[in-house]
Amino acid sequence: MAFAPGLLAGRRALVTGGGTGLGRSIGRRFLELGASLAICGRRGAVLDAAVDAFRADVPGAVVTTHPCDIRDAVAVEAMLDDVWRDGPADILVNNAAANFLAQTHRLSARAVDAVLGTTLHGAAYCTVGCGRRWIEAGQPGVVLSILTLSALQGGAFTAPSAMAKAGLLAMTQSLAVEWGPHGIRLVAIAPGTFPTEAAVARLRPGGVEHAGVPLRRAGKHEELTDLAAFLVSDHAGYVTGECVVADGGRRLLGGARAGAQEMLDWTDADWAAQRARTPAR
Ligand SMILES: CCC/C=C/C(=O)SCCNC(=O)CCNC(=O)[C@H](O)C(C)(C)COP(=O)([O-])OP(=O)([O-])OC[C@H]1O[C@@H](n2cnc3c(N)ncnc32)[C@H](O)[C@@H]1OP(=O)([O-])[O-]
Ligand SMILES: NC(=O)C1=CN([C@@H]2O[C@H](COP(=O)(O)OP(=O)(O)OC[C@H]3O[C@@H](n4cnc5c(N)ncnc54)[C@H](OP(=O)(O)O)[C@@H]3O)[C@@H](O)[C@H]2O)C=CC1
Repeated sequence: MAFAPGLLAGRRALVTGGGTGLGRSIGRRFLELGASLAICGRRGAVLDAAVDAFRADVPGAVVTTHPCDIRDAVAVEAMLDDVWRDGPADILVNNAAANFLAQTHRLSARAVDAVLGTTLHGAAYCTVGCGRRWIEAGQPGVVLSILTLSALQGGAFTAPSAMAKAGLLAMTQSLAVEWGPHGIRLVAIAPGTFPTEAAVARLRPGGVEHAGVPLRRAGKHEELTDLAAFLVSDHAGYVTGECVVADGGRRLLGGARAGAQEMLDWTDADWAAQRARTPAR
């Protein structure tokens, strides 16, 4: 999809989890299209490395970094104050998330909280904090939340993630109505598989396979980032409360997470091996 180079000129986007993976790809695309960028994540060094790469790829890129654990509501407020000090953001991308494969009946309360705390509560804190600032200032804004297919159809062996992402879909639909009169749009994307280091290491024990995908391949990052750019741009100015699925047709061909059928028959030893090979963060 070819966009005018200045599609997002004059806009400022906050991308949570913008130092790695899809968040980093979305941030880079927004910079290429003329936006300025604020990125947050827990690891300052990861954010700094992303900024170096952005500046190498996009000459003149304006990016600020804001280390923050979005599970902490007080830290999120401080992070948003910090972002706003350089001028208001007018786009929020709820991209940061936590997820791992596990048998749900074996999850500890802390394990459930680790996923819900980041994926649902963290995104809610960021959204409410941005929305309040936009409404108080009388300015419009856009919230784009990155969901997963499991928000729409459940996700065996990633139940807390599915619950959290379904909650974000409900947030998108609820606030599209409540905040519509303020000129604030909320939109979402439910991606299928877009290979990232984290998704492959955590969620694809058998590697990325395309058996369940009618288009017979994984998504390319640019296919997600161009969709994201379109949805936050004025070209989608009358779209709100919607979730766009970008999954190569997987949902319509059974849709279950890759490997879920095999996982139904995994032994305790298989689960222990999966746990051992899941990165700590
Ligand atoms: C295909 C679908 C598409 C979706 C893609 C994505 O979402 S990609 C995005 C994916 N990207 C990411 O996920 C990146 C961010 N993810 C992370 O930082 C970590 O994975 C985190 C979510 C565990 C949080 O880390 P943290 O330092 O805050 O937490 P901690 O280490 O202190 O653990 C807290 C509790 O969780 C427990 N526990 C941990 N692992 C497992 C497991 N495999 N199994 C079972 N339980 C597990 C651990 O034992 C502890 O409970 P305990 O023993 O005290 O009762
Ligand atoms: N890749 C894929 O195939 C798919 C991805 N998605 C979604 O896309 C998004 C990005 O995933 P992906 O790029 O693959 O994975 P990553 O793990 O690379 O991205 C997650 C990002 O969130 C940050 N993060 C995690 N926990 C916190 C926290 N508590 N506070 C602040 N930041 C945090 C991480 O940085 P740090 O660790 O430094 O905090 C990291 O930058 C997620 O919402 C995921 O659910 C959905 C479907 C498929």
